Amino acid sequence: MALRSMRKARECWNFIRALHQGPDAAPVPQKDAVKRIFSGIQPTGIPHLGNYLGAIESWDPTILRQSILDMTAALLACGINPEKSILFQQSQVSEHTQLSWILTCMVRLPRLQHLHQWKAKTAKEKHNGTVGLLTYPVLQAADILLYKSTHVPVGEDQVQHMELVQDLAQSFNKKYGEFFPVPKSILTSMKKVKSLRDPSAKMSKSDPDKLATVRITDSPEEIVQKFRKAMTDFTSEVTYEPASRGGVSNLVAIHAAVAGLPVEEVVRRSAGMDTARYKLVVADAVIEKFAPIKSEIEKLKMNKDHLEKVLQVGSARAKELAYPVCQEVKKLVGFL
Ligand SMILES: Nc1ncnc2c1ncn2[C@@H]1O[C@H](COP(=O)(O)OC(=O)[C@@H](N)Cc2c[nH]c3ccccc23)[C@@H](O)[C@H]1O
Repeated sequence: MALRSMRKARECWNFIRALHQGPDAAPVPQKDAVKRIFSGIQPTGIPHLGNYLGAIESWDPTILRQSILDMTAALLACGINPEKSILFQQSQVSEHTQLSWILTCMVRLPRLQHLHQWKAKTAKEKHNGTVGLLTYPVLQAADILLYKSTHVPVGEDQVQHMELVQDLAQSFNKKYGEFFPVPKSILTSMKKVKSLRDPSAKMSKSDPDKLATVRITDSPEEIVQKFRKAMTDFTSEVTYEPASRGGVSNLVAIHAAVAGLPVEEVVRRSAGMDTARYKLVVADAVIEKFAPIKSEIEKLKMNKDHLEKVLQVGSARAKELAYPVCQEVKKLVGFL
């Protein structure tokens, strides 16, 4: 079982999506011919705006088990279709940790110690981070490479981890012959949704300031309250100037993304409005976007058997893809 020994017990939650081919097709994507898209999210809470638009503090196992099902419900409600994508629980596919060990032997300690997330998280934990936390990005590399993924949709905070994945794929190929595609990150225009309370920081599930993060299951009242309290500046006009007006620009970017409009159009439509009123307009747009997702989550959560079945089927399909790749890797390195 891949238990992610980060500050909280984190099992990683992954879904993979094979485009232009069914999961039964050849698992080795040809250069530029086939895209295989892979991504992941930790089931440590309800996804927030950042996760949506753009992922062991002695966690009780019962809570973790429940969070896994809640995250499944949330991902399905957000539109992940298990007929098209393979939605699965990483810890059900043991090949992830097997490949991770092989990759761990190919990376030098300082490479991991210099990663921003390790530095930031371990600083918060008074430099008492576990080895699991340190090697977590290698497990993430195994998640991606195990499916010979070509594209990985992530937020900006994962770019450095993606560089490690690319380096590991290249080093492996150099040593054992061309085997892994070098996967590319897919960054959307919302690659970094900022905290509503501090536009210099990213919106994060673990932010201690509850007003900083909008969860997709928040009630309309909570959403209004969070946007009302969002940090802006002393200029009342609505403009998009991310470098000098981070707060209001974050609101404009969120508004444009949830309304499916270009930023310029959103700014044009808010001409003459002051930021106080504009915050309520953005809150309304977010409420409208999340309403159907929220009700779908509630519906799905009532059917635990269905959620468990989706995961069971997904994990079996993922295993079918992972097993032969892992066997090939073992042959290449001499384990078999
Ligand atoms: N404020 C934000 N703005 C924009 N995007 C954001 C914001 N906050 C989070 N994200 C993105 O959401 C995804 C899931 O976040 P996690 O922290 O669970 O994400 C994580 O902790 C990963 N280690 C999970 C993982 C494990 N294996 C993988 C393989 C491929 C891709 C991802 C993974 C991520 O894409 C993250 O970049």
